[in-house]
Amino acid sequence: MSKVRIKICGLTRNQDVQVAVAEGADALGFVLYAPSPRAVTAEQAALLIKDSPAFVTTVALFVNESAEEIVRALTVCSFDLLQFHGDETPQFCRQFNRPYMKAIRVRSAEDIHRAVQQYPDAKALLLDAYVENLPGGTGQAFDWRLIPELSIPWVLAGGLNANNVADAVNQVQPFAVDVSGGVEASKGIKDRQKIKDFISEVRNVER
Ligand SMILES: O=C(O)c1ccccc1N[C@@H]1O[C@H](COP(=O)(O)O)[C@@H](O)[C@H]1O
Repeated sequence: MSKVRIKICGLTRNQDVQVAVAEGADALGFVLYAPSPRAVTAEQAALLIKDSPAFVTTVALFVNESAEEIVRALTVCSFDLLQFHGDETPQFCRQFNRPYMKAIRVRSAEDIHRAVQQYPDAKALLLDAYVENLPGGTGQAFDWRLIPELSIPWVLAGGLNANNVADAVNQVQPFAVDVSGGVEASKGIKDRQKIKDFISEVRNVER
């Protein structure tokens, strides 16, 4: 099995960024969506990633944000990748000349097939649980059996934690896994041991 990338999302504190990097996370996610309990501003994210090493991808998560605000955020903080978690169209996602990932809240295999057609230039699709009226970060998993064979890289998200991530990776073999709530002590506050356990579960499956 090839290496499964690991993204730790919803980082709000410097010490949590350092732990994620030290434990071997491949990507760090920052929620630029004010209603989220994990929200940070672009200015805060810039401070948080100031000392993050090269070869660790920094990701900005937006939910139906205006183009003007995204452009502003990108002038404040040089994120490597954009994650769109709302109803953004492909035209909207691609206008920033930055690699992007589109999150899909999965209810059926058809949702995923449609997204593959719709977002051909996305670097990856992120598959998350569908929970009515909530864009993401719900801590809910979805039925992984809905995931078809896909021709583009995809990221498994939604309700992952150290207890289920090995099963998930074994069952569906994603390009990457993304976790937020499953490695938290409370919303927005990460737990060192949970991050460590999560990453080691993924790495153990790969052996
Ligand atoms: O984390 C949030 O608060 C959030 C808010 C709005 C959209 C997405 C959000 N988080 C992303 O949701 C998935 C799953 O999170 P969880 O592991 O189930 O808590 C993940 O990609 C988060 O980055």
